[in-house]
Amino acid sequence: MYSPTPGRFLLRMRTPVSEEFAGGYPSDEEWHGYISNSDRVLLKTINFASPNSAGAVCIDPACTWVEQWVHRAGPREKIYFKPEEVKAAIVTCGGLCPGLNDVIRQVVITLEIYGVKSIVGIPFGYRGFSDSDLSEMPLSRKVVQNIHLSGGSLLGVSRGGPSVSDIVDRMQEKGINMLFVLGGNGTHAGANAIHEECRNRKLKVAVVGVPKTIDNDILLMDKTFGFDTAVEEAQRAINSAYIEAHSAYHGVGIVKLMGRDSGFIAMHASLASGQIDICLIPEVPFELHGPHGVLTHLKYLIETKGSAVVCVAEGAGQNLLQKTNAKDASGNIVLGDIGVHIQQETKKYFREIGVHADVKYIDPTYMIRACRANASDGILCAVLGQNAVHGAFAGYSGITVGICNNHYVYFPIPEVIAYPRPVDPNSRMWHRCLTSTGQPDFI
Ligand SMILES: Nc1ncnc2c1ncn2[C@@H]1O[C@H](COP(=O)(O)OP(=O)(O)OP(=O)(O)O)[C@@H](O)[C@H]1O
Ligand SMILES: O=P(O)(O)OC[C@H]1O[C@](O)(CO)[C@@H](O)[C@@H]1O
Ligand SMILES: [Mg+2]
Repeated sequence: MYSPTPGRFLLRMRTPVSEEFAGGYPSDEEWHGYISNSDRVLLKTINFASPNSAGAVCIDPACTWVEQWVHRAGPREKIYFKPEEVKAAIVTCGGLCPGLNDVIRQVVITLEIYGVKSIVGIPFGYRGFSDSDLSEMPLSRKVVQNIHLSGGSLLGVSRGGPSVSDIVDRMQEKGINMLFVLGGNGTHAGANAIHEECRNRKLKVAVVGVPKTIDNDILLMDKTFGFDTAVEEAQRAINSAYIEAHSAYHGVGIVKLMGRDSGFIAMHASLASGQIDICLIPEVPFELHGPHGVLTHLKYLIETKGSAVVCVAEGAGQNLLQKTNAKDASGNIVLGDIGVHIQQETKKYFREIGVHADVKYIDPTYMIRACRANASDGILCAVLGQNAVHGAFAGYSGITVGICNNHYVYFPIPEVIAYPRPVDPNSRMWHRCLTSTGQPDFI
């Protein structure tokens, strides 16, 4: 629809003062290092022999192999925006996540290398588009240079906010033609709706997402940024629970970790720690009471090894709690507190059977996400932030960046948010977790 111009993202640079290469390297070099629009990354890499193989996802009983590809991310030789005509905006929505500042920083730095002069941050999520007392924040390399050294978001975050049509109205008023949206499932649903609305209004706007969630619940990706850091932070809580339980007579440690719909944090934190005896996640139903229940197994553990540690994801066992019907500003269901419930039921159970138990409960809540990204997330954020900008200049909109089979790719947003990505109870990783904890089925 729009005619492309040669890319201005210089893969090799000289200091501008060097007269010889004042305009960068000569463009007729054979090596250029750009990504071809035809480069593809394989979505699924395992050819499953049958649906019975662990973690198999098959389209038919014969598990016929179908190649599925996604576009490779990175800088293109031809770009679809003139940098001097770009006004880029960045917005961070939903809950906090380690690495938000790292991504903001890389988006700004990369935009500047393309030659974009007008870069702003929208304060406090989508809300920043509508609240008249919130003004956009000018961003530059100088402003963002050190922001990755602390957690949180330089721009602030929020849930809820204005309608999509109001957001696009404000974007038109402000002349924003590139929007970088950092958020989870909800934020991406919003980003895709903004993209559609811009298309309906025939606006030349690129809307590009960067999936942000410690829960790791975005489909098709190896992992989302912040997840590794959250798992690492969770180790402190688990280790404390272990030490408390291990040092007490008949000690029981219980740790609740975030994970609204998916148990990835609980599963990985349990596996990483090697200190968990029982891991409970939303995807795997369990009973507390009865001969196969969690409490019977806790009694067995107390009798056989003297102490036990339980790790439970916040979304687990919601069927055991009373529903409240309450919702947050974004429409997410407010969950019942499964951690407190297990703590109370454990105390009651051991009291009733006349066995001493010293129950200690730890809920690190926001401590696992209100922290600075670790080194591995720092790198992931850097690559995703840079690729988001390359994607916008390549002329994509309604896409999000991600890592797939260790390669960086662009996904169409609807494909990755169709539903929250769950832990597959038939996957090798869940089986590995069960091998590590040694827990039985609780149903
Ligand atoms: N279906 C939707 N359409 C348009 N906007 C949405 C939709 N769902 C959520 N949003 C908006 O996206 C923003 C963030 O949503 P939400 O609070 O669910 O966080 P999230 O992006 O899912 O991140 P987290 O992983 O922290 O929950 C909110 O401002 C909300 O109004
Ligand atoms: O209290 P807040 O900010 O709504 O965030 C809590 C939610 O954020 C998440 O970590 C997702 O980012 C969920 O696991 C959790 O339910
Ligand atoms: Mg969400």
